[in-house]
Amino acid sequence: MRKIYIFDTTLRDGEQSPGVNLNTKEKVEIAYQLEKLGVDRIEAGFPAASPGDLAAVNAVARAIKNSSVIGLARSRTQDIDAVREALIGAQDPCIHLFLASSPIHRQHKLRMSKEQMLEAAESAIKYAKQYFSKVEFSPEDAGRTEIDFLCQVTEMAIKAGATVVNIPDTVGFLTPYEYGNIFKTLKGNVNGIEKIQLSAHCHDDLGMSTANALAAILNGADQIEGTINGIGERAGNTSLEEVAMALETRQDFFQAKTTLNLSEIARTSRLVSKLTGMVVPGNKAIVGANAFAHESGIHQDGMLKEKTTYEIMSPETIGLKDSKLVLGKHSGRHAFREKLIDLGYELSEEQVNTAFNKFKDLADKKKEVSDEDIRAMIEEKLIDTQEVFKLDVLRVSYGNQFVPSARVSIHTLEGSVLEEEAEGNGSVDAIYNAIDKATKEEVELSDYSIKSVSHGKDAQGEVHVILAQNGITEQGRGVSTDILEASAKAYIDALNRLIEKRKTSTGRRDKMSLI
Ligand SMILES: CC(=O)SCCNC(=O)CCNC(=O)[C@H](O)C(C)(C)COP(=O)(O)OP(=O)(O)OC[C@H]1O[C@@H](n2cnc3c(N)ncnc32)[C@H](O)[C@@H]1OP(=O)(O)O
Ligand SMILES: CC(C)C(=O)C(=O)O
Ligand SMILES: [Mg+2]
Repeated sequence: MRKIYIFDTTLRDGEQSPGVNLNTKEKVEIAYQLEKLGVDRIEAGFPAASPGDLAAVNAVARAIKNSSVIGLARSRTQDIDAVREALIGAQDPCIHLFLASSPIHRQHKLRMSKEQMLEAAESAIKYAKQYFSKVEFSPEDAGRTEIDFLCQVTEMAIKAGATVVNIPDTVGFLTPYEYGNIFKTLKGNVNGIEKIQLSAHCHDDLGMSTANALAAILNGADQIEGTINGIGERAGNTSLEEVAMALETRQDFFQAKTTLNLSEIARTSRLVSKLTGMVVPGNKAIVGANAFAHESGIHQDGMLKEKTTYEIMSPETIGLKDSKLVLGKHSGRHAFREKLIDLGYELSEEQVNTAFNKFKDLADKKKEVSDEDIRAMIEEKLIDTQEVFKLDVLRVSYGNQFVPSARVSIHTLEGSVLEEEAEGNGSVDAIYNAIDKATKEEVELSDYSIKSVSHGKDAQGEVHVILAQNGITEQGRGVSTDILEASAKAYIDALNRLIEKRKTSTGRRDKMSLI
């Protein structure tokens, strides 16, 4: 199987992302992780950019033993000298020179003719070659360069001593078909092309950077340049984890592979995100939080029966523990039952169905239903109490300039409906006064506490109350996404328990069921 070399430029092109600035310590920490990941080449920075970057590249050069360390330079002697200084102490140093070759860049930016561009690049490569055995040359904006001139530039670079010629689609302009064809043309037309490695460097301006890199591989590229999480200038660079996993997953098609330690991908992604401050979108391929998460019932059912129904690669390959089945409003019974088993509940089919209906009601109110939500929902009815009273409707009126009032409608076991309205010192007090009026139970609220069951603004609130009546006390519990409803439910739950306790001499129940 053909090996594809991985050239990581997270610390150079990745650092060119607006807002990202890595200090020496951070660059070395990322470089160590890239070495663990097994990248062949690490472009550590642009030493001529600043004394700080020169020092950072030098620190990386001295720290890294198993990957080649590279510094970027314009085709100017002072930049090359800066890379020479920065790579002192490197085990396997390499310089990366560039000079734009496209008509737009030649005319407007460099103000050079084709001949001047060729001459400047040639003399820079020859100068660098005196100090480095490994020289990579990039005709910047190769993607928009006349193809015959690109062949000429590549041949010049090979003759001058370049060991790698990189073909950057600097502005992410090309389609995979066009980019692949450039490699095919260079392979077929440039003298000495077999002596060097051809490299692909793509940008994601049109969202085609990974597809372009793969097209280059299909047409003979030996090396792929890119960054972790696809960070980089503007829309970013090719995501190396995407290329690596595409080759791994579709070896049958590409007949090529990297030598990366794939199980380090997730860890590397997290570190780069943490130190650059660039958050990985949830739906990002391979490393996004949802890349191995399944929310809909039909998919979850398939996953439970056979993971390959909905996963083309396993999360373990990139160093994650497992796929996630996220419970939400699209989930079905199979996944819900599995979650109950995971959480340690053994329920009958009828109980699962009742719980599932409640879960769907909750899922309509919440984006994601957490384990804590499910526990709270199941355990809300842990003890099988006869529901003498059941809350039907609750309406609360509150304004900071007004006395709060509440209206409740309660169903009784006998089938009647009790409706009452009351005011109170606060909304909860008004609710409890209305319940007292409706049920005609005289109780004392001896404790009230509330806590959040899960996280986020839509978290469920769990209310605990203790009610006392003629020396008997009972507790009640209510859970809802609305804390006033949770308060009402907890109070009525405690009332039902009190009534049941009154009926028995011991006051103890021995019948337990989950819902
Ligand atoms: C596609 C890429 O990602 S290329 C890499 C981009 N990365 C960076 O630019 C980050 C680091 N850059 C820097 O810190 C600064 O731009 C420096 C230190 C390199 C240069 O700064 P300055 O000397 O102030 O020049 P400035 O950046 O304003 O302009 C760039 C100059 O380099 C020239 N230039 C651009 N590319 C090259 C090149 N590959 N080889 C030679 N000269 C070049 C430009 O034509 C311009 O020259 P001019 O001053 O004669 O007009
Ligand atoms: C320096 C070069 C290779 C570059 O980053 C680009 O052209 O995108
Ligand atoms: Mg680039």
